[in-house]
Amino acid sequence: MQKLNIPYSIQWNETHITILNQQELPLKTEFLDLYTLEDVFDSIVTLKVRGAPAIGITAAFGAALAANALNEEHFPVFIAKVKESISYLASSRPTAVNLFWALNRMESVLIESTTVNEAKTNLVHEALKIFLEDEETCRQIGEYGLSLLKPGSQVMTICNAGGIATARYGTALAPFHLSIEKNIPLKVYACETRPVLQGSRLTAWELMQAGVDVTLITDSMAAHTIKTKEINAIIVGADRIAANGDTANKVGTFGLAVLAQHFGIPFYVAAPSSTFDLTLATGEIIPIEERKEEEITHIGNTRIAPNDVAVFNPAFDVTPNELITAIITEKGIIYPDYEENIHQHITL
Ligand SMILES: CSC[C@H]1O[C@H](OP(=O)(O)O)[C@H](O)[C@@H]1O
Repeated sequence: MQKLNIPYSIQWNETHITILNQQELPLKTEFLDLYTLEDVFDSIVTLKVRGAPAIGITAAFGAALAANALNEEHFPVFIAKVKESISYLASSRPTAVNLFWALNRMESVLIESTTVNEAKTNLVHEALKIFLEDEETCRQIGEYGLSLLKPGSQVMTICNAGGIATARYGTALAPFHLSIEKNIPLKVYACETRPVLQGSRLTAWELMQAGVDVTLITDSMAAHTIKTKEINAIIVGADRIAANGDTANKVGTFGLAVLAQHFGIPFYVAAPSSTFDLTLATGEIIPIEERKEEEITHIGNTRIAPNDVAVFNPAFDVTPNELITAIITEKGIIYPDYEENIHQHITL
């Protein structure tokens, strides 16, 4: 496979944001320049940029871009207009709490500023801080995740919680990127992740680029693969983790957690502290995004289902905390009792 030295999947360029267009991978490596608030909103809604941390980072840069574009000298009016832009970006996708966490940081910086020019500068600096913090956060998640995986382990994952879903390294995939740096043998089995195929299009591509031993399977092969290939563990990302550890992640994750319990193997969630939503006592009330039916009825432009068939297309599901062996963050590893240990861990 041709190895491309991909820089970051998101880059700030003062007048625009450059993103790796994840909808075109793996067949085309295309970078897009986002100049307007609408460009940024569209890139998130259409999954050109996706993955909880990456969504937050891109939205933060989008807020800074929108503020820079305003020719408004009256500060109270400027604040009101930037807040409108932030609300607009917040409406792009409902499940990943990182989007709202990042935008809340931007709004805090906005209202703490005293002039238009100071606010514009501070917003760019805050967005860059969010980006740079995420890179170090993901590396730490990789270190803690790696500590749980014996050399030679065979690990299953779903969707893409990789470097392109974050500033760098990823969350669930961070241990595998670090395993290459540290020359630790690990093998990944990646579920293709219907309907948008983040596993086949993105995780297989990203891990092959990094030199990680990866095998692609369909989602329906997970149980048979765990049994016949003697999978040692499952590790997944997250989009929102409730105060009791219930975790929203790509649809199909819940099923893998049930399989992990059935086969008696550990099921790990890897996520930064910014993915926890302590305002939610349980995962029952995590908003689950439902996406357009064409994602299921078509592959590309080819229809694969009858016209007018009824479709249910939830993009996420919620794994109950009792199925989760441990949650890996940049601060360490959280074990049950999650209600008690999450609050202590996150507010460290
Ligand atoms: C590192 S978080 C990645 C997380 O986001 C993905 O969802 P989507 O591709 O729809 O943005 C999936 O749930 C991953 O686990």
